[in-house]
Amino acid sequence: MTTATHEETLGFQTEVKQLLNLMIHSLYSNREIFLRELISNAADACDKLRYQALDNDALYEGDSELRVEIEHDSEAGTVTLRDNGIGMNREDVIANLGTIAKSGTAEFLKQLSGEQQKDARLIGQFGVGFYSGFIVADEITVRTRKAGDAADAGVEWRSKGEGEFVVAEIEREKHGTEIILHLKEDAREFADDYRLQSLVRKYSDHIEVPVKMPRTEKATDDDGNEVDGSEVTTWETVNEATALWVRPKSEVSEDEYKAFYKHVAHDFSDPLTWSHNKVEGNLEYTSLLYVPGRAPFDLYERDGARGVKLYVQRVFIMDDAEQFLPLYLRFIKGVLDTRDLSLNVSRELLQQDPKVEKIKSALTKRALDMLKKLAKDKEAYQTFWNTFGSVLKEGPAEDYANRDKISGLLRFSSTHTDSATQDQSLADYVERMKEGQDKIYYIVADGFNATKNSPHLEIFRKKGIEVLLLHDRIDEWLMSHLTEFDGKKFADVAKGDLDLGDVEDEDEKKAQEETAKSKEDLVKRVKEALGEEVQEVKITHRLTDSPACVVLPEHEMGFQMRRIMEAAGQSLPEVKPILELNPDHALVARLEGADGDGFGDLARILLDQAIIAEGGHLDDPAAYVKRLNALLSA
Ligand SMILES: Nc1ncnc2c1ncn2[C@@H]1O[C@H](COP(=O)(O)OP(=O)(O)OP(=O)(O)O)[C@@H](O)[C@H]1O
Repeated sequence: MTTATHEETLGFQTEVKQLLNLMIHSLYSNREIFLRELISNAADACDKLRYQALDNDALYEGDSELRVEIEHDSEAGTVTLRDNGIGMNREDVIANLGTIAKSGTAEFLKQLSGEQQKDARLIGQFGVGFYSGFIVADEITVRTRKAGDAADAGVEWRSKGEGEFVVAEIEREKHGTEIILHLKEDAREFADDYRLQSLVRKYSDHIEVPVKMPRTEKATDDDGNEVDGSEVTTWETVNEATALWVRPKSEVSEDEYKAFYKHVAHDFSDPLTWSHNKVEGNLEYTSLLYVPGRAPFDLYERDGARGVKLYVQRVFIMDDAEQFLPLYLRFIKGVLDTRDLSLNVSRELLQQDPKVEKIKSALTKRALDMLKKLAKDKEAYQTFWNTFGSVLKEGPAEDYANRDKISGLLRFSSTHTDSATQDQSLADYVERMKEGQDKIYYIVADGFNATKNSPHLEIFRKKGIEVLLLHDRIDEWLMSHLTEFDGKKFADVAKGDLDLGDVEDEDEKKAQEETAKSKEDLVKRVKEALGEEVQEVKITHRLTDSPACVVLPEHEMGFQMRRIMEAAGQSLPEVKPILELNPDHALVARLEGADGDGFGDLARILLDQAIIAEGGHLDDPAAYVKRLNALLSA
């Protein structure tokens, strides 16, 4: 019997309390996952010990056969999980089983609504780990000792999951961790051999560490009767216990791939797709990459977890090895096992090893190919795009070499569908280009409606030329790194001179020139009236319904990007717009006929309206309203 000393009662961090509460209620219908989570932790602990023992064999303390054991006692209503992995000391226990160290936890908890289904989904995305034990247990006891520490450095942790836990020092002969779940009355079904075995197979077949359960047999006498007192217990391995990625593809079922994903990615839901490759030759590695079905809560956190689980010759080295994939593929999860790195590689060494760059570039190609394949399934790809599209849009800026591949994977809204759903590829666009059209036209603005209803699109709509409607925050940044696709250049319809290429014939161009000439006087007067407010005034043929619009010179930073940078506190040199007037519009005709203050006010109103239509802000909105009201009541 162990005697506990130095007992200390501590409170859970507030976040843990909230999480426990919500988890117990929202995961009720999925409670068997506790076993997967605890086995997963035990297997990770074994992996960690194996890694640390690489240069210190003594840590095994003579017991190098790593394993997880599961026992139950149906009378007492307990299930016990035991591992001979790395174990924990007092500090570890308090930090790991009393707090949630993940960044963004508080943020995450704010999103929870109290609605069971929705919260279950969110909690799944967060990964509940150890605490999931409390879905089935009303008390949990953990006994553990860190490998290499003295026997009297054992720790016991007990809690009813209600806000407090107790830690105490104990004698513990063996290193590793033992977790005893005291099952709730209505969860006693789990203290059952058959139930536990089938759950282990369902969730943990792919884990390399053997998961063992005891089997007790009695000897029988000559008549076939069991002999009392002859019980012999053997520990049988219940799971397959081979690392999944080592097995040939043809022998791994879809369900096994999915179950493995949940283990590596700490996700509850299925992945969208995966790609499993063995490479021999110059580089030698096996990779198994997954595209998750949903975004982790920390996708946009600077220090959010990303990267693959790294193994060297099947020995686990580290989680979240982010050096093997570019940032714009940070949503990819999976495993990389290679012979090309040494077993004592560290994060620092990874940064210097030229082989890492090579593997990174190979994995990047694999990941992009996997997405290309996924794109054949429109529905699945749309789910992917809606979830991770804006991350992939960082690609062309980050990865110049793969720009073409990434461009093929992008999806946009477009005037072809006039829908906010981003589901049109550049290849689709090019296929629909009009005869004589040599550019891919796009517009960028804040929000879908601002793009869709922009006056700049009027001529394009009239002529039936498709325009991509870009309304994500990152879009202008993206477009500044994309110059062409399939040999066609991109053109921002709100910048520079309008050039529709051969879509316009010579007669049209000539007529436009003549109109511009006949309005030279008007242009001069407007320029004088607006003075410094504009850098130029022009007659345009971009517009059919609106009287005026503002455009920027071709290489100027766009309005949307300016607004983002200004909001981020950057001060930018002021840029004056070019005002373009629609010669066929009644208001422009009225302007032409006006003079004096009336002329000045109307010219100003047209400019202000054009800025508003662009999604911009007026320096003096009250003055605009005053002028407009004066005009309306005249
Ligand atoms: N059997 C174990 N042996 C050693 N350490 C453990 C064991 N179980 C849990 N831990 C420690 O406790 C920490 C917290 O575990 P927990 O399962 O809550 O979260 P996690 O495994 O880090 O992530 P996730 O929530 O995604 O599962 C682990 O990171 C590990 O350091």
